[in-house]
Amino acid sequence: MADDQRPDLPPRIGIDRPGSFSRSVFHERHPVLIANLLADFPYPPRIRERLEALLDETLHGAVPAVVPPGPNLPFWEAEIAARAGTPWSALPYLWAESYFYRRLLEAVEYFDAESPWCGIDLFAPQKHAQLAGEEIQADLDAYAELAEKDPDERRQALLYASLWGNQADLGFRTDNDIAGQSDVVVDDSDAIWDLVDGPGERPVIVVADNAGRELTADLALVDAILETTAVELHLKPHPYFVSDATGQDLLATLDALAANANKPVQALGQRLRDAVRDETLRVRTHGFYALPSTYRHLPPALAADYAAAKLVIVKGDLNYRRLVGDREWDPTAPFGEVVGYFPGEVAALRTAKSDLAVGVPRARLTVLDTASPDWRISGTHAMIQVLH
Ligand SMILES: O=P(O)(O)OC[C@H]1O[C@](O)(CO)[C@@H](O)[C@@H]1O
Repeated sequence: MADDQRPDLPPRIGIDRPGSFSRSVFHERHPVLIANLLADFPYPPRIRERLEALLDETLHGAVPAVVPPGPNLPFWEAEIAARAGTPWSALPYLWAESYFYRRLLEAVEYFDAESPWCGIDLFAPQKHAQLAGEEIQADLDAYAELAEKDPDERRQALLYASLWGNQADLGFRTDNDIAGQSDVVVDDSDAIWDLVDGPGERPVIVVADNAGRELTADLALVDAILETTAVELHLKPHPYFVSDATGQDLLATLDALAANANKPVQALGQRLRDAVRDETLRVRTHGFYALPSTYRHLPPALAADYAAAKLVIVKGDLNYRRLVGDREWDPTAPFGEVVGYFPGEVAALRTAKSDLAVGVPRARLTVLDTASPDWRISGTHAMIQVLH
């Protein structure tokens, strides 16, 4: 089982504490999420009933002994054997959320080869709406204007765009207005560029998070890094958390770039398409990216790839939780100490959307907690943290 029982680490974040953010995800966000799915798709009664039963189970029930279908079955068989009968309210947050999304895929028959709903991305309507939206057009207009800038300024602007692109997580929007961008609480940007510009042919690995505005911004950053070194883009193997980027989303994004009226955007799309074709941009996925285990429990092959990379950039809040460990860390605990186990150089880029934070200087923390008490969950504050 994941690193649940480690006495040397702080307690795991749970979903039972009244008033906690993690509890609100289950009690407030998930009902909206299910309602959105029921509105987006003409699901037949059996799927509608399953979705409603799943929601009810997560709020009032326990983990059943049945293993939900899909890839990584041996992993889930072991996990379910250990957790069957546990009330949802007693589950660790990271595990519970990951399992919830696996059960969601089961409910909509995503892995059922005999179902017409097999392989249909349950979040596609929301993703497509964002890809066709006005905000992304504004992002791309801004991208086109960057062509005039000095190269260093340009790539730093693209790093920030990728960072703040994480704010556009569609799951986050189920019950939030779009939050303003406020503050980069920790900014290790220089360390990122030092590592990217470092000697050698080794690739930079970018572990993507959401489709839509975030993936678009990530691809613009990837294109800038490709000027220096090869890149691997790691995507989710299948839909997972709301709006998580898959191979299908990559293709849809490349098409959207190619169809954009801005010439520099079209050129970006073409460069990326060429890079995928000649594998200077390798696109990969791994079953690990859809599991509740943390990066402390990396499959050996992925750990070896990370160790061989110049830098691994992990995007988004969920990846942050998996990297740091979804635990009640002291926010002033040094990032380098907490993620020191990582097999290579790693950078985390996230807007803060869950209770977890590490590496925040104490004086800064005091100001944040006083001036913006919800800074950890509002998505208005961001972090660029590097282990090097
Ligand atoms: O898309 P991101 O940045 O990984 O954020 C996902 C976040 O949204 C939540 O699922 C809450 O809705 C968090 O639990 C999670 O950390």
